[in-house]
Amino acid sequence: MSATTADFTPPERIVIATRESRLALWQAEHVKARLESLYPGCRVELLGMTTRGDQILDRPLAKVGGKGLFVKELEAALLDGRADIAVHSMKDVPMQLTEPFALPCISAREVPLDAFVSSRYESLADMPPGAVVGTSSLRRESQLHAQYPMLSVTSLRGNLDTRLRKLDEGQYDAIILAAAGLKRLGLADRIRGELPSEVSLPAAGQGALGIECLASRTDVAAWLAPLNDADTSACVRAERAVSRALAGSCEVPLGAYGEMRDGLLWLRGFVALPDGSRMVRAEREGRPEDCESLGLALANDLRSQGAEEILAQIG
Ligand SMILES: NCc1[nH]cc(CCC(=O)O)c1CC(=O)O
Repeated sequence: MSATTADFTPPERIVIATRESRLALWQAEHVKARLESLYPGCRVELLGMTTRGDQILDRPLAKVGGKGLFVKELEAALLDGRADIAVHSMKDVPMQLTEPFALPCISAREVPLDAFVSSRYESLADMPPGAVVGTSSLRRESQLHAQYPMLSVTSLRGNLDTRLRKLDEGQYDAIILAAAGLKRLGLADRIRGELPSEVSLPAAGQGALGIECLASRTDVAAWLAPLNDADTSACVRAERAVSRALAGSCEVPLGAYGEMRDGLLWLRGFVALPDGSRMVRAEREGRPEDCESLGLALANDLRSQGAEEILAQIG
C-alpha cells in the first residue's frame, strides 16, 4: 500500500523553529534528519531564533519570568506560519501549554540521569568537606544538601559550554549537568559518572525531546506520529502532571521521574526545601494509559505529606 491515503499526505516542506544554542541546534538537526529519512522527498529547514531566555541565561530564571521565555518566540513563529514545528528539550517546556498549541510527539528518551563532571574528583563521595559543587537547579541543590551536607553547593548559570568553562577555570570542584545534554553535544567523555535516580531524581521531562505545533495542524501531527515513543511519552506526561499539579512552570526543588517496569509505569517524585532540610517523597505504579491521573495521584501523595507547605516557604 502506498504511503499516501485519503487522509495522509506526506509533507513537501517542514520548517523547524529552534533556539540557537548548540544543544537546541543539535536537537533540531536530529529531528530534521529523522524527518528527512521518513519523508525522502521533503525539504526540512531550520529557522533559528534567539529567545528572551537566551539573552538572560546567566540570571536565575525564577527571577525573570520562568522557563516560558525559551519557548515564546518559537511559538510566535508557529502562530504566524513561519514555522510548522518547534523542537524542545521537554524539561524546558512549561507544564501548562497555552491554548492553540499541542505537543503531539515526544521522542525516545536519552539517558534521563544527572551527570557528575569533575577533573579533580571521581564522584560526590570522593569529595572532601567544603569542596564546591556547581549546579543550575534547586532540584539538584536540595538533593545534594540532603545527601552530602558537608559539600558546598553553589549556583552555576549559562549554557552547557559556559558551565563547563566555569568548571575548567577552577570556579568549582565539580558540576552537575544533565547527562543527555553532554551526550548530544559529543561531550560524553566529560561525564565521570551518572548519578543514580536514588541520588538525584531527574526533572520532569529530562532527557526527552518534544515537538510542538499548533493544535489545529492535524496534518503536522500525522507527519510526526512515527517519531513519538509511546513509553517515553507516557512517562513524561506522568512526570509533567506531577509538576503541573504542584508547581506549574516555576523553578522549584521538585523531581519527577517515570520508568517502564514490566509493562507498568513506575513513577517517583519529591519536593524539598532548597537546603535539603525538608523533603517529601512518594512513588506509585500504574498503567501507562493512565499516566496523567497517575501523576495527579502522586502529586496528592506529596501534598498529603506537606508538599504545599514546603513550596509556600520557597514562594
Ligand atoms: N535547563 C537547561 C537544559 N535543558 C535541557 C538540558 C539537557 C538535556 C535534556 O534534559 O534533555 C539542559 C542542560 C542541563 O540541565 O544540564
